[in-house]
Amino acid sequence: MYLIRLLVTSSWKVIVIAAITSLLSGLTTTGIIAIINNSEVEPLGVNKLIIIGFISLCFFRFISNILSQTLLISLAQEVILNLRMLLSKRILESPLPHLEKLGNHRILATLTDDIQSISSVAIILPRVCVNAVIVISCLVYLCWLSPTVFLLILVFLVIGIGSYQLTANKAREFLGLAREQQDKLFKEFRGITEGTKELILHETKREILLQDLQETAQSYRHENVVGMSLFAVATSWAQILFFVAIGIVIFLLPTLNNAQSHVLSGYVLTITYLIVPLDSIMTSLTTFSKARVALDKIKLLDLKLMSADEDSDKDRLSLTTSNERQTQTNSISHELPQSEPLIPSLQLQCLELSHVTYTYQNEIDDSVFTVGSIDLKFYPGEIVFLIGGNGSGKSTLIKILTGLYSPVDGKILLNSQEINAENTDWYRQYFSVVFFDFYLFENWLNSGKIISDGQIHDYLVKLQLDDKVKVNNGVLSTTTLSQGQRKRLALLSAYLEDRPIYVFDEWAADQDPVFKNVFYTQILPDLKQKGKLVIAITHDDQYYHLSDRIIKLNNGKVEHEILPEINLLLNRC
Ligand SMILES: Nc1ncnc2c1ncn2[C@@H]1O[C@H](COP(=O)(O)OP(=O)(O)OP(=O)(O)O)[C@@H](O)[C@H]1O
Repeated sequence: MYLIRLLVTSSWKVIVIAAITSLLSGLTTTGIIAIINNSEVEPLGVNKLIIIGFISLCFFRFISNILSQTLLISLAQEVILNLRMLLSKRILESPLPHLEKLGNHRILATLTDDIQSISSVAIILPRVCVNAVIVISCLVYLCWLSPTVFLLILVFLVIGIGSYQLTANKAREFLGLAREQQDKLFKEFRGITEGTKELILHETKREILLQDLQETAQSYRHENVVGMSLFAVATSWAQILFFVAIGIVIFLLPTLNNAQSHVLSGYVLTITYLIVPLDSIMTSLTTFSKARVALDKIKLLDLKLMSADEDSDKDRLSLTTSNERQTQTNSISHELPQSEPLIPSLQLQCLELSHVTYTYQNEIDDSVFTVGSIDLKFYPGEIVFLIGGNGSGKSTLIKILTGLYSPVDGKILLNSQEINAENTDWYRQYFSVVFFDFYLFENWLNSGKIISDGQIHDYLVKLQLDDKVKVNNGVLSTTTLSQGQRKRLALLSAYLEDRPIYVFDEWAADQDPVFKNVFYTQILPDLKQKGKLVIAITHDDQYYHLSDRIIKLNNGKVEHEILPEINLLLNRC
């Protein structure tokens, strides 16, 4: 099981100590029961050794129990932390088309609910471990008291566990179905959070969404109720089997083998003591099943949670202590990284797409949309406009160009070096991109560079944002601005990255005429003058003349290229 593997690999030393202390805790508990048992035969006052033994066992039980619980709790929290980090890392390592296919709702459901389900296991795991040790040591003690009673209990335990499993498997199926409904719920929740304005304005749309939501929520409730009820049936059945076993020991066994009353009370006391931890283990199995459903779901997302290269993660995770990681996590959110090793030291000479194609497969109607085959070359100090109608493939081409999509055919060459799986991440560091649906990271404005707040303020003045936004240690005072203003901040963020290639996806679309003019007549020429390659998707035909080249796409193909200075550029790579 992933969780157990993760647990074992992340902190085996803590596990060994926790296991020893759990064992001690369980053994001392059984020892206490044994002493109480014996006290019926030999009064406590008579044998001082027994009293000392009893007090010592109580003391050891107290210490070992606290130790094992705290160690296992810290271990469980370590697992949660590792799992959170691992999942987030895996998501960010997954190819973009795969994540797009999954959809944000599924990823969100996993990052929130699935991790929560798995975390629940990690939280109850310490109790389960201690209880398991108590059960095992009680069984061993029972075997020592009477092998017959032990065998009887064992037979009932096997029947109980077997029948529990059968019902639990069915219950798990229902929990799996409930989990499917949860994905749908998250999709509908996204409709509520992202389409709030439309829903408030439109009564019919609102009613349809609420109706869909109700249907999904009802299915979710139904599958969960059936699944959990089946678990309740399985647990109750296993418990009652155990009571039947006690009944046999109390009422039937004495008539069969004439057991003495003090021996009998020993069995009953031990068996009675077994009930609580066993019951607790049985109840915990529901949580384990939920976690298994969550892990199955994560597996289905194909995030390669335990892929071949996981070892490096585990090494990294186990080499850093939780405190160190805490410090790292805090510093990520509040400080700026001092260096960015992936930033290329080489300058751009030429970027080439050679017979590049990319195909979307529509899974519903099996239709395909192909971008390419595309042959293009780009050079530093160029301003290239990418134009074309809606759906002509501009954004797709940008994703191929920036290394977010891998071409299904053809190749990308940077300074004549072919881009492949090994160097894609390095290649991507050449780009600063402001996507149409950009995301503004408010505290990473200065990422990878050490630029003073004063310099950033100067840029804010140029972007006419200085009266709205202040900057302190590279962190913006606010990002609650208009869409156009937020886009200016995204531009500033890209600008500060100072990479060789700038890509803008309809950046100017929501700018006012004055600032649109600033963008085309000042910002783009400024980047060009700095030797940057600028590729901009645009529909602003009044500024087309300011580009060095215009590439027009139609239905995924380059329809034509307007190349005023192409003859000068042709032999540059
Ligand atoms: N994630 C996707 N899955 C399947 N098909 C897609 C996906 N994204 C885009 N497409 C298809 O690819 C075509 C090109 O889309 P793309 O976003 O590249 O166009 P565009 O030129 O940027 O359009 P616009 O100007 O409207 O932004 C679309 O017609 C669409 O059918």
